[in-house]
Amino acid sequence: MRLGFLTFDWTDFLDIILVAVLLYQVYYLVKGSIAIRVFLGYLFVYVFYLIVKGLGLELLTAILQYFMGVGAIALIVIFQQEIRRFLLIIGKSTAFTNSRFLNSFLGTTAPKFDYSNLKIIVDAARSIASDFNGALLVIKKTDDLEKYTQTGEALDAVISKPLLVSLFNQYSALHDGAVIISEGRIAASRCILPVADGADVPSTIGFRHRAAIGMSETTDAAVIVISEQTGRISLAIEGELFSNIPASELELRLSEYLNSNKQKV
Ligand SMILES: Nc1ncnc2c1ncn2[C@@H]1O[C@H](COP(=O)(O)OP(=O)(O)OP(=O)(O)O)[C@@H](O)[C@H]1O
Repeated sequence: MRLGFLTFDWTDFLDIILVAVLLYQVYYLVKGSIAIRVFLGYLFVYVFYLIVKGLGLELLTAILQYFMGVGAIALIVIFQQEIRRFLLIIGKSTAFTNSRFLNSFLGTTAPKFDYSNLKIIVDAARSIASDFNGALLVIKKTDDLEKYTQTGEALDAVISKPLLVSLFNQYSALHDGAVIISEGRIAASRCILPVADGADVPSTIGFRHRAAIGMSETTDAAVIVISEQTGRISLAIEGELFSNIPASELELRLSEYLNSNKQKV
């Protein structure tokens, strides 16, 4: 197909659509953050470089080319969080990685979560909330949580309501940070979780809740967060915080999520 002096075929259309989708995804990831200015600045220099190159100004082209090369490395450093999120989205959303066959091949199929343990955890959450003690409870799905477990005190204890309640008692030496539950055991307490700092996180949200969102963004774990101030129970799953949910609903949501193989973006 001819369009003025340009010739187009279907691969050019595909190329334009894919570039548009890519640019939109990059824009979506950086919008609202300081990174958008860097992104636009780099885009501006790139367009300028193309014009200079088209005009045949060789010296300026060479300087800009060098600048773009160094700039690309600087961009990777500046955008490391965004790049990570972008790759995670791709990795989690492709039908390929959601396929049952591949999951079982990679060993990432969610093992069935013991229902009695879930009941104990939800019961404990209810009790902690009614005492107005703050809590962060991470429940492993398939992703390895060892890195986070190592930041706290190793426990490797049987899941029990009295233990969970006393761990989050404000007078307990282990009440700070998060408890991680992995493979049907309380793996550790006082663990430090990654904090969500994206522009989409409301500024009114405190650090406990940010840590819950951050952990659920970084891994596929489910995170129960209990507010010390309000006694409200919330649940963070895959970067989304479901606030103030009743204990009965908590149990249902957890069991649905932990026993499903589907990974939502
Ligand atoms: N990155 C983190 N990893 C683990 N625990 C954290 C992290 N950040 C904060 N916390 C926990 O959250 C507590 C502070 O909570 P903060 O009051 O800032 O948050 P909040 O979301 O407003 O919660 P609350 O409603 O309970 O006050 C800390 O004492 C600590 O136990």
